[in-house]
Amino acid sequence: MSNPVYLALDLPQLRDAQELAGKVKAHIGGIKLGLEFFCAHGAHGIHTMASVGLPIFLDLKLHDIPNTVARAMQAIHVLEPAIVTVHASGGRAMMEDAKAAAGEHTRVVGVTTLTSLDDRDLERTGVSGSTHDQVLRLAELAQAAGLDGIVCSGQEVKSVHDQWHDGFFVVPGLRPAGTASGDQKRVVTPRQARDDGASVLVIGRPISRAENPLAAALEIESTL
Ligand SMILES: O=c1ccn([C@@H]2O[C@H](COP(=O)(O)O)[C@@H](O)[C@H]2O)c(=O)[nH]1
Repeated sequence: MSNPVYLALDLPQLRDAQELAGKVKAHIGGIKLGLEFFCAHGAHGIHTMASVGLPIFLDLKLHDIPNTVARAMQAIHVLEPAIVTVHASGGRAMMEDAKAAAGEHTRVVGVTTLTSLDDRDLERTGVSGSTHDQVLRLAELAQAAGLDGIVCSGQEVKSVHDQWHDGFFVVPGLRPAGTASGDQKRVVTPRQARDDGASVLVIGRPISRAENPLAAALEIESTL
C-alpha cells in the first residue's frame, strides 16, 4: 500500500520547502502545495517541487463562475498535478466544468466544509444544520457533478465513505495524539482518519513545524 500522507508545504521560502521535502520524502506519499505557495512561487515553484519526485497536490480551492474555474483548470494542465481542489459550494455546474477541463490524470476533489470551522462558525455563515450534515450534502452534490471525491475532516469521512463507496477522500485537520490543534477545529489522528476511509492524509505543521521533521514523519508513518 502506498503512503497516504501528503505533506502540506505552507512555507514562504522555496528553498525551505525543497529542503524539507528532500528530508522526509522517503516517509510521505506526496506534496501538497496551497494558495500561499502558488501565489509566492507560481508555476516555477511547482516545477521545482515536482523534481523531488513525488505526486503534487495543488490545493488551490478554486471558487468562481464555471467558465473562470474551467479556464483556470486548463491553465494548470501543464503542471500535471495528481490532485486539484475546487470549492463544492461553487455549485454543480462549476464542478462539472472543472472536471471536464482537468487533465485525465488529475483527480478533482471538492472542498466541503473547512476543517477550521465548527457548527457555530458554520451557522454564522448562514448555513443551517451541522458541519456533518453540510459535508454530506456537498459530498452528494460533488458526486452528482462527477468529481473524483471530496475534502472533509476525519470526523465525517466514515459517513461520507458509507454513502460514496468508491470516492476519493482527502482529509486534513490531522493531529497525532498530544499535538496542538492550532486553528483546526474538527481534528482526528492520522490513524483514525485512515481507519475510517481516508484516501489521502494531509499533514502540515505536525511535521513542518516539528523540532525534528524527519522524526515526526517517521513517527506518523509508524502509526498507520
Ligand atoms: O478543510 C481544509 C482544507 C484544506 N486544508 C489545508 O490542509 C493543510 C493542513 O495543515 P496543518 O498544518 O496540518 O493544519 C493546510 O495547508 C490547509 O490549507 C485544511 O487544513 N482544511
